[in-house]
Amino acid sequence: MANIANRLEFTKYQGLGNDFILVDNRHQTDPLVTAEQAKFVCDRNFGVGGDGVIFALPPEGDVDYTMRIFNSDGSEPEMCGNGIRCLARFVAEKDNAGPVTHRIHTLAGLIQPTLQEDGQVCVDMGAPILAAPQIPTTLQPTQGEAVVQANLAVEGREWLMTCVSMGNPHAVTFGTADGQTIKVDELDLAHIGPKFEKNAVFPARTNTEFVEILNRGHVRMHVWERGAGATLACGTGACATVVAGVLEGVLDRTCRVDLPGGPLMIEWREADNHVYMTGPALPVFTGNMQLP
Ligand SMILES: N[C@@H](CCC[C@H](N)C(=O)O)C(=O)O
Repeated sequence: MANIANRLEFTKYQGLGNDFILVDNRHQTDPLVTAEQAKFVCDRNFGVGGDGVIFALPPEGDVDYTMRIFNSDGSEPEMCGNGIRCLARFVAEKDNAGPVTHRIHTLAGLIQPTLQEDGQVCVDMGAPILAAPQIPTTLQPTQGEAVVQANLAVEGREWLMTCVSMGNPHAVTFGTADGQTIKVDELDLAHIGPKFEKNAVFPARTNTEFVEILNRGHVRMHVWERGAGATLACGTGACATVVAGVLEGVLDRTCRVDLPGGPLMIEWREADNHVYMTGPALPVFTGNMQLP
């Protein structure tokens, strides 16, 4: 419960350093924080500090509850992989529930995290969307409806982009058309990231994953997120990376993705076409803050 005299009660969580302010909003359908206020709450100097604000809202349809999220720039994405692991633990702890599967409605449809005995959270992230108009991107499809290794000119280089939606849009690159592979430590993300995020070929902007392959089952990935910039991890981005790697024929369906904040295990299961993500979600502190 929250918002006595405009004070917001929250718990801060992080999943591999991707950090969120979580709000138990299950008593009313309107989020207790507006998009404009979310920018202030996420500010690392003037607010709590975080990559986004996430709400547990009343259920819509045959689910346990609904998730909504604002990025730190106030925009509203459809899904957040690290965030939904944090949300499942947050709600389970509020309700004193044990290991259990949650059915959560999101703007990307039904997402189902399972709290495991070992403390990790395994999330059924649903099926990836590959058709260009639904991602959305205006890059021309190269494999059926899918955009796989399409050329995109950014900063004088032709990057090979594979586009995947996990409910939210992702553009994944393993290298450039002249055969240069990505070395994640050499990237100037703050400089090149926005040039992908706001590129005209991505009408809803995009998250961008830069991926260095260690072997077919292990990669390093750095991300520039739509609406949040460089973050320490991106769950939907790790899922999109493995889907893109399989489509390009360079990764196995089960793959470890090392992010700056730590590893995620990803499986794109052939049996049901769903992507499964396993990783941690940890509380940092509980507090309350004055909303502007
Ligand atoms: N960090 C998240 C993704 C959050 C949303 C993203 N910035 C967007 O706008 O699509 C994750 O872990 O998936």
